[in-house]
Amino acid sequence: MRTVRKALTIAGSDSGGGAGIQADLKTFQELGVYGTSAITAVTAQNTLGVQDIYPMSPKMVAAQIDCIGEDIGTDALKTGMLFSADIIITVAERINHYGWQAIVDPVMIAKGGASLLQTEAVEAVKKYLMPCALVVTPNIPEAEVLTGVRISTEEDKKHAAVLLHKLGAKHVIIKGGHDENSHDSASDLLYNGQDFSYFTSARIPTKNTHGTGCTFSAALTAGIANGESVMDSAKLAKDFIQMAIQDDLNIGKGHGPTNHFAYNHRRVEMKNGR
Ligand SMILES: Nc1ncnc2c1ncn2[C@@H]1O[C@H](COP(=O)(O)OP(=O)(O)O)[C@@H](O)[C@H]1O
Ligand SMILES: Cc1ncc(COP(=O)(O)O)c(N)n1
Repeated sequence: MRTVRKALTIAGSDSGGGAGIQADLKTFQELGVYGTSAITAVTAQNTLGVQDIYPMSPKMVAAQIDCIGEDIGTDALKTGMLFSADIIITVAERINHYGWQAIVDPVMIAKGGASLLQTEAVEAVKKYLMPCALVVTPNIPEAEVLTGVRISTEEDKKHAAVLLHKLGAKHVIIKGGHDENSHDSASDLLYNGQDFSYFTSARIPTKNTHGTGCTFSAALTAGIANGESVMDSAKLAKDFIQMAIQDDLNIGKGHGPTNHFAYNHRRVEMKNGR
């Protein structure tokens, strides 16, 4: 009998398959981790944008999490789109009940501009979710909203990371996809409460970046589920997303998804000496 590590995603559904629950489960699968899910909201979404949102009741979100907590268990979990303060409070309460720690991706606005978090829910992210975070993974606009720091220099980014750590997250990764100063590279900053480290790759010129943040945090979660350190999991996540963006798929008419197969395809090619 084989045993397998498990990871839970608590996030929104993306009917287009590029972000949210779908991106998370595909990433878990590619990294050899058994994926489970609790859906917080259903979005009618494709590469052209979010067409509609139907949030689940907090009771239904809790029921899904309890189905995992009381039977299957999990080695790591991530949160994505949580939509409302009520859902955030419920999720934080269930995470604390099971004594879990979360990878918190504080999803706020979809690439197409739709709001995936109600404005009045930002305070709930800070108060209830950040203390549950083993790692929080904001992009630059999300880090600005959570800290009130306008990020235009590396020093601003470090200052924001320190403030996010003070809110209770044990590790902070500020992702650099939106960095307007960086034309050639995409650099993510990790802060562990003591030291800063960078994970840097070549910036790939593409419009197909739908779901990059979800995929990155899911790969990070899979690394943690497999017993790796935060540092090694961040490196894995950066490699995974780099290959997924680089080897892009031609799907849809708008901002297409990344290629979740690319990391394993590349590994097979390297094994075969190609
Ligand atoms: N054009 C790009 N080329 C290479 N890496 C990128 C690119 N855009 C984003 N990334 C990487 O994808 C991940 C997600 O970043 P980001 O786009 O900032 O998050 P989000 O999807 O939450 O807005 C990070 O690891 C970032 O460095
Ligand atoms: C259900 C859901 N969750 C998260 C995102 C963010 O992904 P992106 O920032 O790439 O649009 C999304 N678009 N939809």
